[in-house]
Amino acid sequence: MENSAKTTLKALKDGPFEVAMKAWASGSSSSLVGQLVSEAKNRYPDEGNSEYLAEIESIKSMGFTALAAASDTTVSATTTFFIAMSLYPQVQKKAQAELDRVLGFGRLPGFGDRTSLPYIEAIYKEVMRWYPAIPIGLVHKTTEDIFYKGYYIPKGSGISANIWAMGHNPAEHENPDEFIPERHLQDNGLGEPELKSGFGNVSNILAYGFGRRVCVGRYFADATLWLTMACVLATMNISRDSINSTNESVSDEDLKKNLEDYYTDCSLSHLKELPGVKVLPRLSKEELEGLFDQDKEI
Ligand code: HEM
Repeated sequence: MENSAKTTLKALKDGPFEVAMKAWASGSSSSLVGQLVSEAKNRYPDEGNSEYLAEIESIKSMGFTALAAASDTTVSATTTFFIAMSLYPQVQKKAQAELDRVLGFGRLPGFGDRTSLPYIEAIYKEVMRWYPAIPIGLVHKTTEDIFYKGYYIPKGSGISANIWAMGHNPAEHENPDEFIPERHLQDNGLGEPELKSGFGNVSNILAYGFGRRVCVGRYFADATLWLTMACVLATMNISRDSINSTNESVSDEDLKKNLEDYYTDCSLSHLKELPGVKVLPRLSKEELEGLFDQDKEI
């Protein structure tokens, strides 16, 4: 068991490292891993040197950690977004109306538009609250005895923060199981929606954890997820047929009620399938090609 875990870990570290080094050597892509290895080579002309080998191991571990921490979490949040849009068509319509009003026709949303799109921001925040990718966070170990609110927590205890419960506390979130982006908005006094907690304020998104070991990739994830959601909503219509992957009929209401059954039951919560979800272009082929050809920085 221990050996097979070691072999798997080694494969997970070596495989992506080799792909990155190959791409770097061929000049086909930039790579932080490739750059760090080449700097290490310059510092240690003898590649048998133990310090050089230790540095290469650290670079591999850094690459592996970033890949492992970034990929499943981002995929989890993205698929949650798709299921939410398929189950709440009125939310999708409202988001698309905001995008159309702000962008006009023929332009994809970019980061420069973010503060003009409060409803899109509210959808992103709601995805992170509704189904956090790591519902009970990562386990931390106490390094000393602690007394907290009458509880004695001995040194060496494992502690998890229940992110799910915090985001589903009915005292703070009315109808917590419902996907309601409006809960993140308030009236700005002029009859327009404004965000309660500001734009791009990742620190108050509980799904990224908190404290000293808060997710280090949160700014990267925040940008990736926001842009994905904004661009998908600008260009696609997400809907669902009431048929799941085994051809059973599952109504929207049943799916909402039993959504948990469609997620994996482990520390990282993943949708096992997107039951009946359909994604179709909002625009014609010509209109879409025009958008992707546009020569603009995002
Ligand atoms: C939906 C996206 C993401 C979510 C929900 C998420 C969530 C989390 C959470 C809950 C933790 C544990 C915090 C704790 O221990 O209290 C964590 C740690 C971490 N995340 Fe993320 N993450 C996401 C994306 C990313 C990305 C894109 C990267 C890298 C590019 C990344 C890198 C890391 C790393 C390296 C740690 C460990 C930090 C440490 O232990 O000091 N994450 N993340």
